[in-house]
Amino acid sequence: MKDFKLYAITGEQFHPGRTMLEVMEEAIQGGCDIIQLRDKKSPKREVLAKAKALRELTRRYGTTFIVNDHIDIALAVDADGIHLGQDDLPLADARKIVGDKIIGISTHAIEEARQAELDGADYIGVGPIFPTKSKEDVVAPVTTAYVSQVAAEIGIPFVAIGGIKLHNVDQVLEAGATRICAISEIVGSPDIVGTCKSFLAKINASNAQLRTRPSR
Ligand SMILES: Cc1ncc(COP(=O)(O)OP(=O)(O)O)c(N)n1
Ligand SMILES: Cc1nc(C(=O)O)sc1CCOP(=O)(O)O
Ligand SMILES: [Mg+2]
Repeated sequence: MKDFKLYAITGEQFHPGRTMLEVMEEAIQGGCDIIQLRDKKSPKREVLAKAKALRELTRRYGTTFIVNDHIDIALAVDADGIHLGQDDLPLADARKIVGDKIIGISTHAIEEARQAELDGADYIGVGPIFPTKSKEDVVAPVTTAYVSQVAAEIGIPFVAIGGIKLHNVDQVLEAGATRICAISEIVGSPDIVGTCKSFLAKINASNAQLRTRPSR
């Protein structure tokens, strides 16, 4: 998969009065290089319609497009990939269906990260780093200690997620993350482009420092 730095997930509850498409277009204009459609509430036909619209938008900008949970919708709109959690379809079965599309797997402990890497995940989610109100059945925060563990041990790309804001992202980067994912801080921002650019400035500065830092 193409490498990425800033991953934005839809969260329509955070931008009342604004359409999901205009918000996600601003996230792309701010520099997000992956967009995920996550809609846990709408009827499937509505999710499909949103996926079609986001596919069209992301294609126009050349941005990677991932669908959360729904493999059939990902295939129907020719998304670049899917994101699956620990309770979703197992990776090996999903791989049989989606072929070489991107498969991302949520992990909350190093054993899950190791398993996802062994099973052939293209990337893993690492979280929730901090408390979050964006996910209902969320597990307890894994803290930045889990980021450091994954950075030291796991070879596939990982993205940190969960409660990450501009005011606390430095801790996550300092722990070894090189890619950041957020819902509320991005889509709920009054200045989405500015927020994304600020995230990217911090990620780029930290990644540049990582490249020059002697190995720890
Ligand atoms: C990038 C990324 N990481 C983690 C998740 C969470 O996925 P999951 O555990 O399946 O939970 P839901 O998002 O389906 O509620 C994600 N969506 N994206
Ligand atoms: C969808 C999701 N998955 C998580 C995980 O840890 O797997 S945390 C999370 C919610 C992230 O939203 P926010 O940036 O608003 O905290
Ligand atoms: Mg899921």
